[in-house]
Amino acid sequence: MQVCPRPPIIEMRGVGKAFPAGPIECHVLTDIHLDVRQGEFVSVAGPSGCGKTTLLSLMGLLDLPTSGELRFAGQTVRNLGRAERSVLRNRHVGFVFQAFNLIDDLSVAENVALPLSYRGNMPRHERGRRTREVLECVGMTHRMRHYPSQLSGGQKQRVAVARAIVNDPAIVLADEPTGNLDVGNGELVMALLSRLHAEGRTICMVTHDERFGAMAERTIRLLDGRIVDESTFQQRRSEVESGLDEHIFGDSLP
Ligand SMILES: Nc1ncnc2c1ncn2[C@@H]1O[C@H](COP(=O)(O)OP(=O)(O)OP(=O)(O)O)[C@@H](O)[C@H]1O
Repeated sequence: MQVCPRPPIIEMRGVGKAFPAGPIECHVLTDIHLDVRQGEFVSVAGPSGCGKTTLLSLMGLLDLPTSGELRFAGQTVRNLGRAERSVLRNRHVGFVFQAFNLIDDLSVAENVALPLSYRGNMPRHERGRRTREVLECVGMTHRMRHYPSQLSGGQKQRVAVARAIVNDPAIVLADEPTGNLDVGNGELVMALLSRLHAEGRTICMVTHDERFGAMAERTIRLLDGRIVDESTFQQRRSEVESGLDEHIFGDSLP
């Protein structure tokens, strides 16, 4: 039986991104060809400054490519105005940042409900129900009325994850989501992202942490703005297993 591949949410064909740098242009991304399919968990790795955040910004429609073709949920992004991109982004993309990016003057519940307020048609009681539901999902209902300054880093990131999924987005983009957390809290946030993925969500995560990156189904490596390597979870596992075989059995295997 042939399995139909899941449709892509993100399609990049020869995408490039350059920023003006005085009289010249600084090419940050070059000739990126990449599909992210519905329900995939992709991690993006690479040294500092290689363009990981820039790539995520393009995926999340925060910025536009300067060359090539980017399609989001089947729509060519080049043809969309700023307002249309903003509607698409608010509807279909959830962001999780290294620095949490919660609003200090708003309570936990208000922070999480914020993306819903841009959807004018949602009744107040429904917003409250949805906010509680996602806070339950990250185990933070007991802190609903607290403010970000009253939370630990791990708790802030759990609230940020709740905010990212409150609109039931097609894709969650996480930029170094464990970068400001200790190991234990990092693992908690990763367990949360893995659970979201197991529930069918699409996740694309930038991380420096090889261990967390390896939890993704597919890892993309960037170097100087180009994709230089791609490996799937299965490939990485069989590499580890063949390494183990070599270690244990040496050359005696056929
Ligand atoms: N708005 C901008 N204007 C000019 N240059 C930019 C802009 N945004 C990013 N850059 C440059 O693009 C390059 C890649 O930046 P980016 O943040 O994407 O890298 P990164 O791989 O995420 O790095 P890190 O791991 O350190 O966060 C850097 O040299 C950066 O200075």
